[in-house]
Amino acid sequence: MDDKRIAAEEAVKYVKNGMTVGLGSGSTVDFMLHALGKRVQEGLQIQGIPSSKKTEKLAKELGIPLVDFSVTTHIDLAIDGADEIDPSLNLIKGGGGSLVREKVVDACADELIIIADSSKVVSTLGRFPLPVEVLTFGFEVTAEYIKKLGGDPVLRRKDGEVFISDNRNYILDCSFGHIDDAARLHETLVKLVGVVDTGIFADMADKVIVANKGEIELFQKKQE
Ligand SMILES: O=C(CO)[C@H](O)[C@H](O)COP(=O)(O)O
Repeated sequence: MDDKRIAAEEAVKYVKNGMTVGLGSGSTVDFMLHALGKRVQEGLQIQGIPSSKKTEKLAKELGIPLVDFSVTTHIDLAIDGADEIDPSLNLIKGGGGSLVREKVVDACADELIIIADSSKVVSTLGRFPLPVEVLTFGFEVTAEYIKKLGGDPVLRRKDGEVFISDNRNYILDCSFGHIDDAARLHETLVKLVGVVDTGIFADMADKVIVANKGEIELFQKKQE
């Protein structure tokens, strides 16, 4: 079976009756939604808060009850994917372009579980170009600033068209090479004019479930 699916199905075991569940985005999360939808059909009572329009659509098709932040701002558990995961469980996310909403959903969860196959585990972040969501207005200016920081920004395109996020913004994919201090890079980037947020999720994940050739590996945040 696909390792993404194996990790996703393992994570769904952590969902309990009555929970409000943050629903991440991406192909690994899609497997999770199918497994969660099955449990809902079997009687599990939960409500989900989706982190993208794509996730919202699939969750609805699978019969997962949804709420939004006008109903509750408390999330018991969020389950999301990642593009890179380092040994301290810092992440790069946003390969699917949903990083801003994912960060809002993941940040207000009591617990964040990341699901991935083993290809996402790296010793240092940065092989995957860092997605940075920026305002369309003056994005060229923002790109210049990112260039000065050594980021080599590329305006994301999909199917030949400039990619537009769910928030009607652009994504700049920025290759910084190896990122030694992810939190610091994020802090620097979010201060630039036009930057909405970055795909660095530093110190947010509580658990990472990785499937490697069918075997589950569980990584947990170190307690301070
Ligand atoms: O951050 C994300 C979307 O913005 C995804 O979680 C990330 O890109 C992983 O995707 P996949 O599960 O398809 O490999």
